[in-house]
Amino acid sequence: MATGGGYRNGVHKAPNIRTSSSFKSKLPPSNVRRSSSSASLGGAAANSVSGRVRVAVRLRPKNAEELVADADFVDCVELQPELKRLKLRKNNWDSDTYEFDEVLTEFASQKRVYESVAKPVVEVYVNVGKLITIIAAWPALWPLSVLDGYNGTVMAYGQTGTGKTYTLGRLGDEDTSARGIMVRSMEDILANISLETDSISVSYLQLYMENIHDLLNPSNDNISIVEDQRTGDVSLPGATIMEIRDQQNFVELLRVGEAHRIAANTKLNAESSRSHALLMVQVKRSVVDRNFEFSPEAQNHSHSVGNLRPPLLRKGKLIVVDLAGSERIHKSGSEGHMLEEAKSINLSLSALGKCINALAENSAHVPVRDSKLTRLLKDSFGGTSRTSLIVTIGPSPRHRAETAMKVENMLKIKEEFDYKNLSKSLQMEIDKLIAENERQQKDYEYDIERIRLEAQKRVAQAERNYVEVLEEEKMKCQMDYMESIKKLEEKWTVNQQKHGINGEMDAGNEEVSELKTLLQNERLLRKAAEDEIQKLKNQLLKFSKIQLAGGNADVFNLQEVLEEESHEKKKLEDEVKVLRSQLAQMAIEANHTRSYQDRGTSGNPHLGLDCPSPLNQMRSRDGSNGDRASIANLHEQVGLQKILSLLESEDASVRIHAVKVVANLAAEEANQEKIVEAGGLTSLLMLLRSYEDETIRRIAAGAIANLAMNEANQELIMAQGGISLLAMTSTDAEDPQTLRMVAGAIANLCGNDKLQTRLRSEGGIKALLGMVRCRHPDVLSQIARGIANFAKCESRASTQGTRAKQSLLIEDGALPWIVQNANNEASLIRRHVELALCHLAQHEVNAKEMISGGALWELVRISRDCSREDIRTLARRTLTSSSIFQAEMRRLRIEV
Ligand SMILES: Nc1ncnc2c1ncn2[C@@H]1O[C@H](COP(=O)(O)OP(=O)(O)OP(=O)(O)O)[C@@H](O)[C@H]1O
Repeated sequence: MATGGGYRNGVHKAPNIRTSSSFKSKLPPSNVRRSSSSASLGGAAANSVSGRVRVAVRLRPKNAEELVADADFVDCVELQPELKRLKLRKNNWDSDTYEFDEVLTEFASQKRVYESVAKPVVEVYVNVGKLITIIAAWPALWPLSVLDGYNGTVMAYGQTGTGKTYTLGRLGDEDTSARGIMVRSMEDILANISLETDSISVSYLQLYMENIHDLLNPSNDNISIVEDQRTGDVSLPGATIMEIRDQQNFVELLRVGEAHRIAANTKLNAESSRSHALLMVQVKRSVVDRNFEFSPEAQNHSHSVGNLRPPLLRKGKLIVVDLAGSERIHKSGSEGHMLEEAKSINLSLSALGKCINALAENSAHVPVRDSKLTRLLKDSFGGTSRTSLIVTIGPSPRHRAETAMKVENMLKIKEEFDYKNLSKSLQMEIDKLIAENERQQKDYEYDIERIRLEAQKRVAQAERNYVEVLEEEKMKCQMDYMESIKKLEEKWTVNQQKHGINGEMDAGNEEVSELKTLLQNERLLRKAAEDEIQKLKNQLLKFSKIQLAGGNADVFNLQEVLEEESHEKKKLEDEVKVLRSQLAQMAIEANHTRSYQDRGTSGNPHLGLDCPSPLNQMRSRDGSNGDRASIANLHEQVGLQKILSLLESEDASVRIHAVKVVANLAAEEANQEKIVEAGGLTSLLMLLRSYEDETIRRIAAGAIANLAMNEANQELIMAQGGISLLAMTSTDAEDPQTLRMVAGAIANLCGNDKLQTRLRSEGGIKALLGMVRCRHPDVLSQIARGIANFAKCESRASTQGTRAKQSLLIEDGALPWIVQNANNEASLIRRHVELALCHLAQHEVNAKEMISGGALWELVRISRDCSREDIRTLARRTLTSSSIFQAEMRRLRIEV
């Protein structure tokens, strides 16, 4: 504030003492004395504090010419740095005294100039949370620096040749201590940010005659200014913006800009001091909220993956302005271009003054549009921005008037900055701060939304990855499992060929260790997946904490997603358990192979012609030694349901192995009920129906045959159309082993008293008889067993009086085959057929047919020659008890 007169509206009332600190304006009037020659400022000098506007004065040393030319003159400039005063001698008895925030003598180093003029604008840190306390306590200490995300301006103003460029733009190529404010500012910025997360960009412009020229690209010579209505930010879309990567890179830009400035001024026939040069430095910083930064939560937080805490984006702008001088506007004789140029400079400087004035008075209208300079600086002075002004002066008494004018102009600007009404301005600043906070809040909300969406995307992606990885792993395990079983089978076959080769043992061991590795891999994968889930949970939890405060429903959506995801994880873990069981089964199989090797292939307890289960024979051929304990183990570990589900696998090899496992299980009486309950019978019948594959049908039929040993299952097989399916298979199949299984299954059904009629009506007997086309003794043996079973049931029914009619076997044409094979050389076939004949013969109603079919001769032979005494006796008793046979034998003169 001016203490000795006003500078309002650009009117200079020539005060002879000016104070330049806003705080001095608060001093009681008694502390401020006006003097025509020496100013007494009382305690004011001690109050050199850094306010929002600092004004410094710098005296250039005399150059060689001045040393000579001014040798006879008394110095017109007197500096009192300790009192922060500048005295300009008017004449021998009078001088004006001005007070500044900083008085820099001709001996002040560039470093000192930077630290007192520019550094407070560039680099002051503060904890934002304490801002309000600071405002209340000491408004002038507002720490709104560029690195804290605020805008700031450093302006140099002075007569041509007084050292503005030296102060601002020296590059310090030869002598680093000579580096000016621009270079040092950038050094400070670069030292305080990280180019990984932050960015710096630079534009360099010249404003001449209300035209903006791009000093980084001279072809851009009419750049327009754009203001963001919402944020108030000023930008120059047409200007070149260069990203700064390092100091070297920046110095190069300055060099290029300076060269273009000289060239442009030559072209425009202007002196450099007749144009304003502006260097704009944009700093964008990602900063973590410090309250968060030191929280335990943040301490544990990993920055690499999914930092859900939204970084605050702080944008600060530093503008370094080399202001044009206005010395000529007061001189008479300016005309033409010079006059226009002078007017233009005057316009921009007075517009700057007016704007500052309006801001000071909290006026609704701030006339920034009056000049391009004020439009450019709009978001960088006043309000929350810091401003530093440096007035450069020369020592020459010849330029005293110009110097005085410059100093006063600058102090006027300064005073306008330092608001007259402190409470009013404070209120205004608070309003601005609130607006700024609101703006930041909006940006913050926008960032939160963006990050929330990002997090959602990441969660979804992680879920997909998780499912994919597990699915892949599951498939891989299944394939490996099947592959291993195949290998085991191959080894088994090889081993069968080379009984007792010890090398197999080692292979078995290798297999087990391979399986262990697989299992280990699977565990690691599962662990990784669990970690990923846990991580996502943590992230979502943190995120939901942020969002909960705002009651954002999306958080709940995310929680739902998380729950679903956990559910999915549980399912996948169950899958993993199954896979692990399968791996365990592989280990069992490997052990199993080894133990088989240990025992050698000396014998199989389940092989034997008397064994009623055709599957037991099949198992020896299919590579299992009948170690039922291991199968039972598999059943327990893998789960029957899982095994049955593999029957429907798309992969044929999976189906084959699954059906083998089921068939092995079905060979155990203890498992049969469980298999049927779990739907295994239906699945096996399905396999007969749907698959052309001979192996599958063979094994499925074998399993059905085993299940058909149980009476309750026999009814179920019938109820589910099993006879038709078996009959169909018997017609299609060529492989004797398949036919053996089918015949075995039907043979078992033939032994059920209750199913006789239905079995016959659904083609069971015809199917049996059809299979005689295959002359394989194993098949014939099962056919004979079936016929014997059937005949036995019929004979039982006739004995009980529930059947009076002729045998269905005879009706279906079985008799000729029976007679033909009654003396088959294979003892097992022979024995079944002999029994069948005896049973048929027991029912009188069959006798005639049997006699005409030649069965009587066979019965007689059996009664005489059969190696088994019980059958011999049965045949004899049958023949003697039948009156028809007796009559025929008498006719034929046969005796038994
Ligand atoms: N503090 C200083 N110490 C030593 N030499 C200086 C100092 N200030 C300026 N000079 C020298 O004075 C001369 C003029 O300085 P400079 O070009 O920086 O002035 P200017 O105000 O930018 O002039 P113009 O407005 O014409 O561009 C230069 O030779 C410069 O090296």
